[in-house]
Amino acid sequence: MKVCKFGGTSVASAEQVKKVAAIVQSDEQRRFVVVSAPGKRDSADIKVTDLLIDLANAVIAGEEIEDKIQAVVKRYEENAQGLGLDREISDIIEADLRTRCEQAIKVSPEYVLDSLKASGEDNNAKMIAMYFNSIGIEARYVSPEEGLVVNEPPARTMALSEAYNNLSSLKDSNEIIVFPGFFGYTAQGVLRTFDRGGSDITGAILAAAVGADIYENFTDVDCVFSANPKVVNNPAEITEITYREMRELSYAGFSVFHDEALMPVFKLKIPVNIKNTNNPASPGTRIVSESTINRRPVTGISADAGFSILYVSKYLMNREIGFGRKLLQILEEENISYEHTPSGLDDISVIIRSHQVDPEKEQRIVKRVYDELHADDVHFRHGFSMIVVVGEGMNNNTGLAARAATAISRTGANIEMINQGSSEVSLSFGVKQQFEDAILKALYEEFFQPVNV
Ligand SMILES: Nc1ncnc2c1ncn2[C@@H]1O[C@H](COP(=O)(O)OP(=O)(O)O)[C@@H](O)[C@H]1O
Ligand SMILES: N[C@@H](CC(=O)OP(=O)(O)O)C(=O)O
Repeated sequence: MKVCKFGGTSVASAEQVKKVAAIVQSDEQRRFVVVSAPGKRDSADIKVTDLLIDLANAVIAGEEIEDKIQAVVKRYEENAQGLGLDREISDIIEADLRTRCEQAIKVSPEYVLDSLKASGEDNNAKMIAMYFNSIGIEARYVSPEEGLVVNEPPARTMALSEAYNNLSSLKDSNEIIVFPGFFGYTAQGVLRTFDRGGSDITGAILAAAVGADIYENFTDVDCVFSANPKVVNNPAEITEITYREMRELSYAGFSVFHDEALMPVFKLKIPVNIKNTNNPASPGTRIVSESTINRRPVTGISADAGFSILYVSKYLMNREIGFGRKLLQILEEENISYEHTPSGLDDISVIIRSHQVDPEKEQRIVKRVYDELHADDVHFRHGFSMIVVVGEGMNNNTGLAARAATAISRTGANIEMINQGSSEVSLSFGVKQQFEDAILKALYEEFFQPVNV
């Protein structure tokens, strides 16, 4: 039994949805289809999710929304027409959007965003189920309301354990289940969306709930590449990668698969297969618990921008019991999660995602650290990227850190932070954002195209 998730690019147009249907029809094990909202048809296009966010912001600001509603409806209308569906479906979608705009604003601005964002996948799943039935694939749309229970705000949106129990009965369905990605409902029945790219998470939850043999994640590339193909020319293909490696790489920039989507399948050791909707015959990349093939020490190199550093120094910090805890507690009270905490004897840096702070919050944190921890120097620095070198083979390979640092130095960039996780499956470097691409290329050359090999 296979659960298949089709990303935004795979359902962006009628032509793409027809490919999805052919993929489902070609293998009777493909019983579950999780879909995203229509994505980009070409590089200049706008994802439906982004059109919906734009619409939601206009609703919240009390601005004119007519053009924005029409922009969304047009995307579905074109797809419905190309799939030979009755025009009525786009009228239903338009009515649904108007209802969401009117009702959600009575609840809260956050709910307007959640409700409209979720409509992208919800309406698409309904339309795709309708199309499947029109061509003889017996299919049924299932709403996440039927069991995908997530936690209450302000906690991060995560599926609760009962979600798996609730959804497990779907495995007995005789029809193909078409399930919208990207959102669930709290126990109180309130809709909540996942992070961007979160339809991957829905697919993983469903795969775990029904005990799938494999979770197929269909996208627009043949496989996961060892570096972002938009930056590195023709990067090496990864045929097999472990959950741990993929987790590290998706954390920082491998946008092809959401890092949170590994958790549900990892626990049950359900393999993930990343495949291309435009080339389904290609074997793709398998994400597995244990690697079965011998590979080079480095499997992939990723890079992600948008990090800030909170720098704190205090003479004799190393002797002060509880200093680190108190510092992290201040961040916890400000609702900030941290990524790394490299430290010296008298100083510590806390690396965070920049979107979590604004100037006001920043000032408050700096003041609190001075007042409560009596630090000598406290300041934020912004505009950093994290570069992560990942490979299961790294822990018994000497000199890798030196090679990476030398390659980075060739770009003229200063390394602001180095962190090697205790599992030794990854090595992270904090660098100024403007060097990100050059460093990625330099590291790729170092580990994948060594001159003397
Ligand atoms: N290392 C990588 N390997 C493959 N694709 C990558 C990598 N890093 C970034 N990407 C990008 O991820 C994209 C696929 O993810 P996404 O845009 O979320 O697709 P989907 O619409 O299928 O969800 C690819 O088109 C590619 O540009
Ligand atoms: N549509 C949502 C969720 C998602 O997973 O999309 P995609 O499969 O296109 O990455 C987004 O754009 O974030």
